[in-house]
Amino acid sequence: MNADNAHAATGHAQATHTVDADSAALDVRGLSKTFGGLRAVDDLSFRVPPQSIFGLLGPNGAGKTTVLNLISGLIKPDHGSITVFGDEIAREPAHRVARAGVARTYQNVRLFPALTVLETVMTGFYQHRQAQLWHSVLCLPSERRERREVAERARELLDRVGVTAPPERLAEALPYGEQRRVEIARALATQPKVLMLDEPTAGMNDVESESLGQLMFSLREEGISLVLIEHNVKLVLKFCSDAAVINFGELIAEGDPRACVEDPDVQAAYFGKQSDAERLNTVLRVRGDHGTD
Ligand SMILES: Nc1ncnc2c1ncn2[C@@H]1O[C@H](COP(=O)(O)OP(=O)(O)OP(=O)(O)O)[C@@H](O)[C@H]1O
Repeated sequence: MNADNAHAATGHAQATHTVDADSAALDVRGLSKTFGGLRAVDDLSFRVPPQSIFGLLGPNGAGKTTVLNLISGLIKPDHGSITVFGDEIAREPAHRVARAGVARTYQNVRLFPALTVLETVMTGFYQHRQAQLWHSVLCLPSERRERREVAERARELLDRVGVTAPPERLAEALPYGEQRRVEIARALATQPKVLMLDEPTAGMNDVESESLGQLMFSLREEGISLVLIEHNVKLVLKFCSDAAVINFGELIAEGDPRACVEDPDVQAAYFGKQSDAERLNTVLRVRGDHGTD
């Protein structure tokens, strides 16, 4: 990743969004969502401090992705409030939530078929633009110039997130880990105040995961608040400043990430699921490892 491009790539974001340091980046209060008879999210409250890297943890099926879907406006809550730097977004459609400064990636990568890597990231820059359709149709010089500039910024973002594939390749043809980085670049192109990453290191090796962690650090330095769903507990302990753990849609711990992982209720939630044996072992290893490598 090219740190020199950091401010060039997202500097515009800082110019267009004013971040109020006193408000929570995200404040979730009394959030509930049922699917049929299943309470996927149950009276959930947590606060993501500004400029934090916030880990949202919990065993399989705990409700983490549902929380992200509720925040990003993909589904509507039954009850509760969600504010972004003080602005209520709980019942807003996804495009308004995006306009409020919330961007995300998906557990199962969602890229447009038939778009190249570069075009995929460029769509992020165009997301909030009031399209002047006739400019595009007539292919006016101003339109061509803007397109060149957006392409240049998209290349900078790709460089920054560590995509090495040629920008002209179809994004869907890339290896999975690389697709995840393209998706992050597209999310950054929307110039977010809050960036939510759903299992971003799935399909990445240790070196790539570490590199992603360093990227999160540098984004936080620029004022972006991050919410991270991540099963790699070691990564959470190294890179997250704050955490919340949910189980059956309810909050069971919140605060310092290490204290959360060592909390007896959290241990019980992970221990209680045979299918989470692998994750449990990771937790146990971390308990014996008080370093931060
Ligand atoms: N659209 C839906 N319809 C019905 N049930 C759903 C829907 N989405 C999620 N669920 C259920 O809600 C619960 C929470 O699911 P969710 O995907 O949010 O958990 P998760 O913590 O993200 O799990 P994982 O770590 O395995 O991704 C699960 O029981 C799931 O089956």
